[in-house]
Amino acid sequence: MTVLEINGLCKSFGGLQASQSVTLTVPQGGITSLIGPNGAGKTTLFALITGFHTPDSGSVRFLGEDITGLPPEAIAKRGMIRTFQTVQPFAGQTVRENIAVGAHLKIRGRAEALAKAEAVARQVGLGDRLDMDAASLTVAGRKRLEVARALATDPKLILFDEVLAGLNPSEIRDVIPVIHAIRDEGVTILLIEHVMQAVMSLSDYTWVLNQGAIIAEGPPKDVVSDPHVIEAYLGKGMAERIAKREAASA
Ligand SMILES: Nc1ncnc2c1ncn2[C@@H]1O[C@H](COP(=O)(O)OP(=O)(O)OP(=O)(O)O)[C@@H](O)[C@H]1O
Repeated sequence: MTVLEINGLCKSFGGLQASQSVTLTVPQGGITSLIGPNGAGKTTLFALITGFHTPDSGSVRFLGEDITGLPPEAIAKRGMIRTFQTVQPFAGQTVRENIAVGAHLKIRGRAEALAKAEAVARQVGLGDRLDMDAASLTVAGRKRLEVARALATDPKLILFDEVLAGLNPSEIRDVIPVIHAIRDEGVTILLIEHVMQAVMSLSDYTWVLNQGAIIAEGPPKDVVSDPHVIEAYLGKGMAERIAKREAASA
C-alpha cells in the first residue's frame, strides 16, 4: 500500500524553481530516503508535503486523501509529522514537558499527555533526562528530543530532516537502532540524509533530488553508483574522471 503520493509538485521562490514537478511515492512500512546535494530542494519538499509551504501546483495524497494545501496541524492530526534540522527546545520547560507538547496534538488531559511523553522519552533513550531543562540537552540529546516530540503525536508517517546531522560517528551508531525500532513498530519513515553510510544501512529505497527535480530512484546501493547522481554531487568533470578510472580498471 502507498502511504504518500506526490504528483507534479512545483514551488518557486522568486525566479528559483526549488521544486520542479516532483513525483514520488512512499510505500507503507519501511524506510525511504531522500538525498541530493546542498540546495537540491529536499527541505522545501518536506515543507510542501507537510503544509509549511503551499505548492504552486501539484498534489499531495496521504493515505489516499488529498491533503494539498492543508495547514501543518491538520496534516499532523491525520498522522504525518516532520522534524526539523535545527531543534529548538521550548526553553524553561523540562524534557517531559517539551515532549508533551507533541502529545497534546491528540491528547487533551495534561496528566495523560505527560504520561505519553514519559513513555516516548524512554523509547528514544531520554528516560533518564525527563526532568532536565530541555535547553541544557546536548546536540545529540536535542535530536532525540525532536524524535520524541514527533513520536508523541502517534504518527503513521514521520519525515526526518537530517536527524543525524551534527552527531559524531558513535552518536550516529546509537541513534540508528532507535530509528529501526520506530520502523519495527509499524511507523513509515521518509528521511533526508547526507551521511551515505546511514542512507545505505537505514533505507530500503532512495529518491534523489537535484536542482528541484528527481534525477534517480532505486535501492540505495544502486543509486549511489548511478552516474547522474555522482555527477550531481561531484560535478561533470570529476564524474567523468571516476567513470574513466573505473573503465580502465575493469
Ligand atoms: N523560503 C525561501 N525563500 C527563498 N528561497 C528559498 C526558500 N527556501 C529554500 N529556498 C531555496 O530553495 C533551494 C532549495 O533549498 P532547500 O533548503 O530545500 O535545499 P536542501 O536540499 O534541503 O539543502 P540542504 O541539504 O543544504 O539542507 C535553495 O536554493 C534555497 O536557497
